[in-house]
Amino acid sequence: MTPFLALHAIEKRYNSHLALQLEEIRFESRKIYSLVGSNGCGKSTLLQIVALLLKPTFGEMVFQGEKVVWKKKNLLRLRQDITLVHQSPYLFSRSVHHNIAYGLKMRGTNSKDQHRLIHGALEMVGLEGFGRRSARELSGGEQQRVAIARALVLRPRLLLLDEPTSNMDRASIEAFDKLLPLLVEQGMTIIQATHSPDQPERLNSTIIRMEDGRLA
Ligand SMILES: Nc1ncnc2c1ncn2[C@@H]1O[C@H](COP(=O)(O)OP(=O)(O)OP(=O)(O)O)[C@@H](O)[C@H]1O
Repeated sequence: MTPFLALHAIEKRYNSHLALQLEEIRFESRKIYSLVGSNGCGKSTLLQIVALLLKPTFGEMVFQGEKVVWKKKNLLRLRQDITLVHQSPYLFSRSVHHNIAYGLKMRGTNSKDQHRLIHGALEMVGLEGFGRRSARELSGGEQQRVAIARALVLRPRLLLLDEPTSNMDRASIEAFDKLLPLLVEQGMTIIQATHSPDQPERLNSTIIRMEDGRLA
């Protein structure tokens, strides 16, 4: 069966530094994957490549049966199905609602649907009633949850999360642990990078261990 996403012989060099060297990784749809490994082992680099934001130096990716061709028009189309939530997300100094609506406006979603989707996403991340708050004035954990809501409204097939719980308190992490399986039920595939020692198992995720840019 064709995997949802496959990486073949991917290498990424930053100048002469070899940051990533992976032989073969296959991801099935509707599953949760956790990338684990120490600082600098290549987790964020891998997420950025999978998000089609960073071109590998060598190698091939096949996403939903289609070989990725690194041409702008092609990438823009494929990126419609993929969203990466960065570890320290950039939020505009506007309201939470404005921040989440941004991507929807870019896609031409009408304002009634924007409101419905934003309301639902804020509820999912436990930030009901935060729409009018100024995004930059929120705590680090709340900002991370706004960034997740911003990703959710776009309903990606592939959701990539770079250390999503790093700023979250215990209650938020518990809510987040319940949210991910719900998203999988709705059809999403999730790949997260995490330093949490127990969360990958709690989520029953497939663990991908990395070491010095390779699979451990
Ligand atoms: N833009 C860049 N230019 C040069 N080197 C980089 C760049 N981005 C990452 N690196 C290097 O590539 C390697 C992998 O970095 P990466 O950020 O992917 O690791 P990571 O596993 O996500 O680390 P962490 O757990 O600290 O977030 C590191 O040695 C890092 O210094």
